[in-house]
Amino acid sequence: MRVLTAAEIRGLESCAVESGVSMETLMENAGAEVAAAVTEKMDVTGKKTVILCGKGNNGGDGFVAARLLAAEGAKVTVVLMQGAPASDLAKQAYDKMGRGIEIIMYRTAGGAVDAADVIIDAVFGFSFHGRLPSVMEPLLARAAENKKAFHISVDIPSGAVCDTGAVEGACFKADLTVTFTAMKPAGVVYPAAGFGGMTVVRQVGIKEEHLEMLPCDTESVLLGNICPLFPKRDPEGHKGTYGRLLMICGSVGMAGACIMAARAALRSGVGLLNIAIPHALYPILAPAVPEAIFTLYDPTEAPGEAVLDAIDKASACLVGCGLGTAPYAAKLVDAVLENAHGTVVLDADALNILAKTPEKLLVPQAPVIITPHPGEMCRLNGRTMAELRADRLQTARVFAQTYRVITVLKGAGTIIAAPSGETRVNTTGNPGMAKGGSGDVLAGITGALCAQNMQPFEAAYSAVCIHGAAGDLCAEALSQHGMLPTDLIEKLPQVFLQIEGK
Ligand SMILES: NC(=O)C1=CN([C@@H]2O[C@H](COP(=O)(O)OP(=O)(O)OC[C@H]3O[C@@H](n4cnc5c(N)ncnc54)[C@H](OP(=O)(O)O)[C@@H]3O)[C@@H](O)[C@H]2O)[C@@H](O)CC1
Ligand SMILES: Nc1ncnc2c1ncn2[C@@H]1O[C@H](COP(=O)(O)OP(=O)(O)O)[C@@H](O)[C@H]1O
Ligand SMILES: [K+]
Repeated sequence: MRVLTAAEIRGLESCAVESGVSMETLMENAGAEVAAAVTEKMDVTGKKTVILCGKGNNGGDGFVAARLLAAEGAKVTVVLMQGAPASDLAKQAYDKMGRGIEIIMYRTAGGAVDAADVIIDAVFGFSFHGRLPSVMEPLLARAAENKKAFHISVDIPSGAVCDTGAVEGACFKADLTVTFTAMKPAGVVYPAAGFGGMTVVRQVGIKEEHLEMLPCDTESVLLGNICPLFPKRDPEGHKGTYGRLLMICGSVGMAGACIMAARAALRSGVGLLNIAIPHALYPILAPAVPEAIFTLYDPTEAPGEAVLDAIDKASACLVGCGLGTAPYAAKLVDAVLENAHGTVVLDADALNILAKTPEKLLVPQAPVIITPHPGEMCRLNGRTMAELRADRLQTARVFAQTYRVITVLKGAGTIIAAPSGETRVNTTGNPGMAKGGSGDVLAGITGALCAQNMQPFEAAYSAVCIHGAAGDLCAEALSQHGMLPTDLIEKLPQVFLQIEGK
C-alpha cells in the first residue's frame, strides 16, 4: 500500500480543489467516514460520545462527526482542547453543529471522558509537530484509563508526527484510526503505529487519477504484496538453479546463531548451502545442519584458498551471525567485501566490525544488504537512539543513500531502504519475535532469497515480510510468550505454502 506524506496529501487536496471539489466537501466526507466507523461498530443511540477537538482541520472533522453522530441519536459532548476553532473551515463545521451538542473546555472534561462509551480523538492531524502540550496529558491519560470505551483517532493519533511516526511525548491510544486519502507514515512506522490501533484508509473526494499519478517511493508490505515476486520453481530445476549461499557465521560460543541462520536459509528454498566455520565448530554444526556442505578454516590464519574459492563460487554471501569480532573475523569480512560477486548480506558482528569503518561498505562491486537492529544502526551511523526513534524512516534512507547499501532497520515495523530512495515498511510480525536469535533467522532467509537471484531490494523486503508472517503464525499457535526463534524456522514452510498459492 502506498504511503504518502502530509505535503503530498496537501498537494492532492489542492488538485481536488482545482478540479472543483471544495475543502468543505473533503471535510464533510472525512467527518462522515469517522461517524460511519462508529455506527458500523455499534448502535449509537443514547451512547455517550466524547469528541476531543483541536483548533485546526482535524478538529473540524471532529465537529462534522459530532453533528452526524448526534443526528443518529448519540449523546455527544465536544471538548475544545485548544479553545475556539482557528481555521475558517473548522469554524464553519463548528457553527453547523447547532444545538443539542454539549460543548465544554478540556479542563472540565475529565468526568465526561471517564463515562464515555466512545472517545474520538480529533485534536491534531497531519500538521502536528513537536510534542503534545503537557496540559493535554492528564485528559489523554484518563481517556486511556476508560477501558470500556471505543477509542478512535481521526487521521492519525494525536501526539504522533505524520511524516516520521515519531512520538516524543504523550499520544492518544486508539483502537481504530480512520485515515484519509492514503496511508501516512504515522500509520505504519513505529512508535506512532503502536498508538493508532487498526488503521483504515477512507476516500473523501480526492480523485483516483490524481492519487495514481502521484509518484510514490514508500510502500507498506503485506504477504499478499510479495507473492507475485516468487515465480513457480522450474519443473526441470536442479540444485544449481536455486543458488549457492555461502555463510560465514558462527564462532566458538555462538554456534547457535549460525545453525539458526543456516536452517532458515534451507527452509527458504536455496539450492546449495556452504557454511564456512572454524574447525572447532564442525562437530556441532555437521549434525545440526545435515543438508549443508562445510568449508573449514583456521582462525589463527588469514583467510585461505578454500574460503576465497567459496566466496568466488557463491551466488550470495551471508556474513556475521555469531561470527564474533576477533581480528580473524574482520579479515573474513574484508575478504567478502573485496571478492564477492553475488549479493552480500551483512548482519550482527559483521556490522559491529564495520562500525568503525563504515566507508568499507562502499568497497564491494556486488549489491550489499545490511540488517542492523537499532543498536547496530546507531553504532554504524554514530547517532543516538533518541535520534533514531525520532525518524526511523529517514535514518534508514540516509544510511542507504550515503553508503549505497540496502538498509534493513529492524524492529517493529522494520524499514527497508534502497540507495535509490525506494522504501518499504513491513507490517507483519509481533513482539513474540523480540528474542535473541530472531535476527539470525531473518539473515538466513535474506541470504537464501538473494542466492536464488532475486533482485536484492525485493529479496530484502520479502525476507522481512516472510519472517514476520512466520512470527504471526507462531504467535497464533504458540503464544507470543512461548514462541521461539527456532519455531519461526519451522513455520516457514507454511508461509511458503501461502506464497505458492496452496
Ligand atoms: N487534506 C485532506 O485531504 C483532508 C484533511 N483533513 C483534515 O485536516 C487535518 C489537517 O488539518 P490542519 O492542517 O489544519 O492541521 P491539524 O493537524 O488539525 O493541526 C493544526 C493545528 O495544531 C497546531 N499544532 C501543531 N503542533 C502542535 C503542538 N505540538 N502543540 C500545539 N499545537 C500544535 C498547529 O499550530 P501551528 O503549527 O500553526 O503553530 C495548528 O494550529 C488532517 O489531518 C485531516 O484530519 C480533512 O478535513 C479533509 C481532508
Ligand atoms: N515487536 C516486534 N515486532 C515485530 N518484529 C520484531 C519485534 N521485535 C523484534 N522483532 C524482529 O525480530 C528480529 C530481532 O532481531 P535482532 O534484534 O537482530 O535479534 P538477534 O540478533 O538477537 O537475533 C528482527 O527481525 C526484528 O524486526
Ligand atoms: K487525531
